[in-house]
Amino acid sequence: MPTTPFPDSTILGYPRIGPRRELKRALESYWDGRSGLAELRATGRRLRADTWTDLRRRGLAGPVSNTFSSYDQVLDAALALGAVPARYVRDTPEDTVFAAARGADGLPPLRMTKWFDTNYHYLVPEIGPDTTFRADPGKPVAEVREARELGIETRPVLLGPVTFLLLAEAAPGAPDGFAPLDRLPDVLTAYEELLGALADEGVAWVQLDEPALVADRTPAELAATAAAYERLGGLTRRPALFVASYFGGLGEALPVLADSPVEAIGVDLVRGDVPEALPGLRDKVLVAGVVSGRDVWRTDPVAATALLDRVRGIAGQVAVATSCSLLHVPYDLAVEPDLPAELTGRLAFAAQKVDEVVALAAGTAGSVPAAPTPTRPVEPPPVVSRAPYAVRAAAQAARLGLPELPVTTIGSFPQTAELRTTRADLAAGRVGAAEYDGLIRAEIERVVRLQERLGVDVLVHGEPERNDMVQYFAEHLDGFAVTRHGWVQSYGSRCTRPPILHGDVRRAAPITVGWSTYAQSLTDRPVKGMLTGPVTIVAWSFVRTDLPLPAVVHQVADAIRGEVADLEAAGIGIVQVDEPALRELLPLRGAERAAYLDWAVAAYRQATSGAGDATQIHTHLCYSDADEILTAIDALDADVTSIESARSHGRILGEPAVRDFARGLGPGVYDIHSRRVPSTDEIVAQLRAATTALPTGRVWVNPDCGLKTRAYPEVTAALTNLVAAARTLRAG
Ligand code: MET
Ligand SMILES: [Zn+2]
Repeated sequence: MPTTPFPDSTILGYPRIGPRRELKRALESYWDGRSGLAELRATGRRLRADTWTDLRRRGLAGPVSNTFSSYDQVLDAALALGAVPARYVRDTPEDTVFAAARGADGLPPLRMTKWFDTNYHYLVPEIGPDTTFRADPGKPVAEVREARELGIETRPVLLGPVTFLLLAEAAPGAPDGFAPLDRLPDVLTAYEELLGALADEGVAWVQLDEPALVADRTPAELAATAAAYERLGGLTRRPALFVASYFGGLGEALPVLADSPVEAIGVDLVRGDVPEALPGLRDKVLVAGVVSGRDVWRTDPVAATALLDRVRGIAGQVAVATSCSLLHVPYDLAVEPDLPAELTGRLAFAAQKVDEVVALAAGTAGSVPAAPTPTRPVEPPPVVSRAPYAVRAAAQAARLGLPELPVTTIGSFPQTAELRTTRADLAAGRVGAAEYDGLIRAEIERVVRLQERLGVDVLVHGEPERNDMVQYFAEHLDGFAVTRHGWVQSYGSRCTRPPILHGDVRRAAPITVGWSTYAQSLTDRPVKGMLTGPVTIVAWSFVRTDLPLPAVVHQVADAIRGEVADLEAAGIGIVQVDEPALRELLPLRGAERAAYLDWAVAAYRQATSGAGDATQIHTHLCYSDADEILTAIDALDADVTSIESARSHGRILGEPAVRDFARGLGPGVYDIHSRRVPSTDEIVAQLRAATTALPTGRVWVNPDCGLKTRAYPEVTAALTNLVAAARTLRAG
């Protein structure tokens, strides 16, 4: 085993989509057949080389490799273990990855879900009792060699065996009671081969990512972790092992790793506590994550140095690192000339965070300007309640006069190429504000007329003015800044540009009222006002960390409350406040969940509880797994809730908590993630299941989510069938 010391400054990973989203463009061009594999590979090679040379130029002692991915690092791990289901395997690794990630030849893709509590999505590996594992070290070895050609020695990063299996789901047809973790011994054989191949390559250190260890783990899972690292540590032909944890504290998993033969342990000191002193840590390297990989703020050097001093006493050596991969932050602040100087001084993107790690290791970190003192109240007011649901329901029924099983949509209608061009033209000054306004109004009219023609009961204006449901509000509220190039990978080639919430949040003027009242002026049917909820706005932004999240979210909730009041005053009878990110922020540790749900629910109620009895408040959640938080959804006290259900095949309707759900519920009956148009019969069957679980009078008919990613022909066909299905059931 080599004894190369661990570098004193390192990062756990780096963005890979490209500073100008070069990888996105290369991928989409390859998928569309506009370019070949050679071009795609050349783009990847260039991006990796640029990253490594930049890290060297910044003076980082421990650069990493195998953090590049042409789609997703979890899928890459399945490929390196030879465990991608055979139905997806193609001639090249890239085509195998794309088939599994995007589907191919009529095959649906692997399931995709959120990576811990981030907005990144990974592909869920399928592991069964018969899955074969065959190590394929091709990609990590190739990246190590590529960096060496530049004279740069890297530490390859692999997803660790325990996290890989805990994130996997049982393959279809696996017997009841089978868990992917049952396959640990076989997976470890493949890891042994991977480690052997890296040792043969002369690799000194390898990083094994085990973020699953920061969530609650059963004794059996902890025992499996101990066994795994006992076995890998016992190998004679292997690099030194660095097990990285992140997104929280290790808790009970810390002594397990401390007692194992691994040489280095990574701890997240931004989100987790300083680990307890353990005898096993004395001869290990502690890789101290003191520079946050989850936000865009500069690190306070005084606090970080104090943390480093505290951990120095408990470990043999301490290295300075980021708290997790920098995948979750934008590339470089230096390309953002439009941000206010006062704000720029407080920010750090990936490149600046590397500089911070280097400076902290060298003891040369400078000082950071303080965040502004809030000028608005940050103390959330006590939770106020609306009148009891029964009272509201009666007032709303009298006002709205809706039929049984009302049909509605979730808000957005297809974002056509013309709409995107119109917005780009406005930004570039090619169309003026008045012309833009006219074009958006024409689109709203088209969407309203279409819904009337199809027989939809509660209409929407279609959200044509919004690029993104969070960014649109951020652009119209004080206290937020938006970046030019601050893209963060969400999945595959998809990126988002999270706004930065940096000051007091304030709504200077109504934001949506003009569009909603215009839509309402065109029709006698009710038009729903459409707002993004406070929890989702903070979840999908980079928010200030000098104040507690409940204080920050309260200011946002107050702004949304003002907008609800203005919509109401303008005569809008139904207002939907979307909270698709409610589930995403749920803490990884069970013990912290109740407190989170308390403030999240309070923020939602602050935003919506000013509405009068006759104003119907809707909410919308998607991304499945709503069953885990149904009680909290009930506590939101919205009159009507729409949830994703079609994509998860109505699983939610089988939940006992659904029966206790005391308000209107619209389990989605059209999976908008697919091009498929559900037939009327299929929708009728789904609605029958819903009216069995719930009183018919409380069931709504709607798609799983907004329609903005779909095309008009599919949407028109699907909504026609939704209306037909509702009418069939109404007729008895
Ligand atoms: C991700 S949830 C989206 C809700 C939004 N109102 C839409 O329809 O697009
Ligand atoms: Zn949605």
